[in-house]
Amino acid sequence: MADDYLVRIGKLIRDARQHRGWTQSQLAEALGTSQSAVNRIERGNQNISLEMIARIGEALDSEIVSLGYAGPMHLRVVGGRRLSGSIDVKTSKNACVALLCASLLNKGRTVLRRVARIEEVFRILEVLGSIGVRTRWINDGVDLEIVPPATLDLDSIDADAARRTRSIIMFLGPLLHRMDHFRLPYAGGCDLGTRTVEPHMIALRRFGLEVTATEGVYHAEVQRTSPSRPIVLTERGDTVTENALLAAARHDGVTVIRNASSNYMVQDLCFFLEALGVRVEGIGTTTLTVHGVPTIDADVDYSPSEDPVEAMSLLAAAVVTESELTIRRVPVEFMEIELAVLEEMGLDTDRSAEYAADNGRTRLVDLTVRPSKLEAPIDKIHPMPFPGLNIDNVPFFAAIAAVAQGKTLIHDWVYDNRAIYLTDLNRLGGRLQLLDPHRVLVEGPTRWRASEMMCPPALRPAVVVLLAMMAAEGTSVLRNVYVINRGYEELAERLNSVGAQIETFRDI
Ligand SMILES: CC(=O)N[C@H]1[C@@H](OP(=O)(O)OP(=O)(O)OC[C@H]2O[C@@H](n3ccc(=O)[nH]c3=O)[C@H](O)[C@@H]2O)O[C@H](CO)[C@@H](O)[C@@H]1O
Ligand SMILES: C=C(OP(=O)(O)O)C(=O)O
Repeated sequence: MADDYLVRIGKLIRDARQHRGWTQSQLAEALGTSQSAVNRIERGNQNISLEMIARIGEALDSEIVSLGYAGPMHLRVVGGRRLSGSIDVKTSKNACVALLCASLLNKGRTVLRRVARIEEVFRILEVLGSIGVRTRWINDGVDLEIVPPATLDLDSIDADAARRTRSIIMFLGPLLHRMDHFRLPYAGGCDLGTRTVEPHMIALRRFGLEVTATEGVYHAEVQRTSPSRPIVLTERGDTVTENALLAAARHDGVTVIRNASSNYMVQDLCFFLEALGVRVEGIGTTTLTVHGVPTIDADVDYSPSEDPVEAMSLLAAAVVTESELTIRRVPVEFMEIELAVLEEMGLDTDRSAEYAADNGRTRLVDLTVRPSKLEAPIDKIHPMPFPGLNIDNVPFFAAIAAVAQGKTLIHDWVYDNRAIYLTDLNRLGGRLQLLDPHRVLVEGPTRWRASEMMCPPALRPAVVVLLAMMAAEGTSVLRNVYVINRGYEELAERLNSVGAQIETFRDI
C-alpha cells in the first residue's frame, strides 16, 4: 500500500514536470538534487517527505503536488539539548537581495555564488521572473544565474511577491536608467512599525526620479539629470545607500555619496559594482565616490560574503544552550563590537587566524564558543550604524542577557516594534520588562520552560524565541515560521546537524 502511494505521487510529479516542459535534470537543479534522485522519485522508488513534496509543488508551480505546501510551516522543538561540533555561516540575506537588484544594471550574465536559499531571495526571484528576467539555480542549486531581457515588462510584475519584501525598493536605482516611467508595488518586509522610504526619494531625486505613492503603488517618473554636488543622505541607512549606489553606477559621471552606510551588505554591493567595471572609492567609509558607466554589459561572477547576523544567531544558540560550538566563516569585522561586549560579559571564545571570504575582501574567522558564566553588562546594549553594534544583532542580546546574572538594559532606538516582540520570551520563563516601546530590561538567569506559541511577525525576535525553545526542557511549538525562513536557510535542519532536535511540520 505504502509503495503504491509512492508510485502515485511519483506519477503526479512526472505529469506536473512534463506539463511544465521540464526535463528531470531541470527539476533536479531547481530542487538542488540529482537527476537520478528525481528519476527514483518519479518511479516511486524513493521515500519522499512532505517537505520535499512541498518543494516540488513550489518548483513546478503545481497544485497537484502542493499537498502540505499551502499551510504555514511550524516547528516542534525538543529543548534542553546541548549543541556540539561546527556549523558554517551562510551568505547574507541583505547582500544577496541587494545583488539581485543590482543585476538589473547589467545587460550581461550575472552569476552569484552560494546565494542563500531563503524566502526573501525567492520573493525577489519571483519578482524578477515576472518582469522577464531569466533566473535559474545552477551547480546543484548552489549558485544563481541571472540574465535580464532587453526590455523589462513591469506591467506583469508579481505584486504579491513584491509586497512581501522591503528590498523591492532597491529596484528604483537600477530602473531609473532603464525607463522613463514605471510603477512598483509598495515595499513590505517584517512588521517593525513605520519604516521610512523618504531618504531613498531624497537621494534618487538628485538623479531626476520623482515618485508619487497612491493606493499601494509607487508611480515613478524620470527626467534624468546629474547630481551637481555630493548627495548627502539624510539617514545613514543600508538600503538607501545601496539605492544611491545603484543609481550612481550607471550615471555617466562621478557621484559622491556622503553619510553613506559602510555596513557589510553595502560593501558587498560595492565589490560587485567593481566587478561590473564601476570604480568605487572609499569602500568601508562614509563617503563613497562612484565613477559611473552608462552601459554595463559584463559576464560577471561574484561571491557574496557571509552573514554577520546569522553568525550572531548561531553564537546566541550556543550561549543559551550552554554549548561548546564552533561557528565557521564568521565575518569578524562586522561582529567586533558584539564580541567585545560579550567578552566583557564573560563569554569564553576562541578565534582562528583570519582568512578571506570568496569575494577575496571580507575577513572571516572560525569562532569557538564555550559554556561560560555570564554577567549582565554594565552599560545598556544599543545599536549604532556600522561600525557600531548591528541593529539586527540587538535582539540576540535579549536571549543572551536572559542567561546572564543580573539586569541588562536593551535600548532599540531604531525600530518601533522590535523590542516589544522580545517580551514573547516571558512566555518561555524569561523575565523581561518593557520600560517603553524601545527599552526592555532583561533579568537573568532564566529557568526556561517549554511553550507553544505563534512566531512574532519579525525575523530576529522570531529566531530569539526559537533559541529559547532550544534551551527549555521539554517540547515547544513555534507556529508559522515563514518569517524565519525569510532570512535563514534550513535553520532547523542545520541546527539539528549540531545536536538540536527541531522538527518541521505543516497543517495539511
Ligand atoms: C534588506 C536590508 O538590507 N535590510 C536591512 C536594512 O534595512 P533598511 O536600510 O531598509 O533600513 P531602514 O531604512 O528601515 O532603517 C532602519 C531604521 O533605522 C532608522 N535610521 C537608520 C539610519 C539612520 O542613520 N538613522 C535612522 O534613524 C530608519 O529611520 C529606520 O527606522 O538596514 C536595517 C538597519 O540596519 C536592517 O535592520 C535591515 O536588515
Ligand atoms: C529587518 C530585517 O530585514 P528587512 O529589512 O528585510 O525587513 C532583518 O534582517 O532583520
